[in-house]
Amino acid sequence: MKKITIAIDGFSSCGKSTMAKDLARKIGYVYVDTGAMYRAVTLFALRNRLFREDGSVMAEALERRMNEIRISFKFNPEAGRPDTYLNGECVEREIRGMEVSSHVSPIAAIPFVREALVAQQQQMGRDKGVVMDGRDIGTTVFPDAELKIFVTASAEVRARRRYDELKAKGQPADLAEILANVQQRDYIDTHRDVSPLKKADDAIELDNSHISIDEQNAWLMQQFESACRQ
Ligand SMILES: Nc1ncnc2c1ncn2[C@@H]1O[C@H](COP(=O)(O)OP(=O)(O)OP(=O)(O)O)[C@@H](O)[C@H]1O
Ligand SMILES: Nc1ccn([C@@H]2O[C@H](COP(=O)(O)O)[C@@H](O)[C@H]2O)c(=O)n1
Repeated sequence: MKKITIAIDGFSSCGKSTMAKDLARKIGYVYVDTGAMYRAVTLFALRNRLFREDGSVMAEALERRMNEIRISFKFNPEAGRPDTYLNGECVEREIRGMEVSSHVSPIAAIPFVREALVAQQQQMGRDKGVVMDGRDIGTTVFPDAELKIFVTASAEVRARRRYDELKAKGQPADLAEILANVQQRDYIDTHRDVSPLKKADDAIELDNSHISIDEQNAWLMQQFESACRQ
């Protein structure tokens, strides 16, 4: 069967990767978590002290060092998803923590960062057969994707899900802090100049505030089957 490109965009913590990963596994496509790439650049900047006290980025210094950043993915069979590597080191756990989450959106708003990561993402999806999730996949990375999904849910629902996930993993979590982070990232992501988060005109919208993971996975599979018939 002819392979297609599937773009899944939406707000932070709304379930994009949960549904993207499940579909990719079932249909044998490659899954790419583009948020992990912005998170890896953020971790590099944190480790190299490229943030000022006020949280702004030392953009010129980061630009000079972009060629020191190599991001790769390796499938982790236990987790059932690819782990993210920064310069050969698995950073999967570190990039999901609150420190990276609270610094990532200013990094993702920098034009040269987006240019570099978008080029890598386009390369990863050049042969199609890819399910890619992020904020600008259907608008900028693959504007010609055959299937585009835009996922939404209320900020309160998304924060609660992330809180439950961290608690289940035995990690420290503060619901108010998570909600504030989700709202702050939504604001920066939708208001930046370059590739702001927005629904592509031809994307299908899913509000999953009140549907289960199984229901959304089944819904996505139907959308995939329908896109393949066209
Ligand atoms: N329909 C749903 N009902 C309940 N929980 C859900 C649903 N979809 C996803 N979740 C849970 O919500 C949390 C966030 O999901 P996920 O990590 O897939 O979001 P995301 O959009 O990829 O987040 P990010 O923007 O950080 O990459 C996870 O704990 C996941 O299990
Ligand atoms: N295509 C993308 C993907 C992500 N971002 C930015 O990275 C942050 C982290 O992404 P998660 O999917 O892991 O939540 C996100 O808040 C965006 O700032 C992006 O700009 N474009």
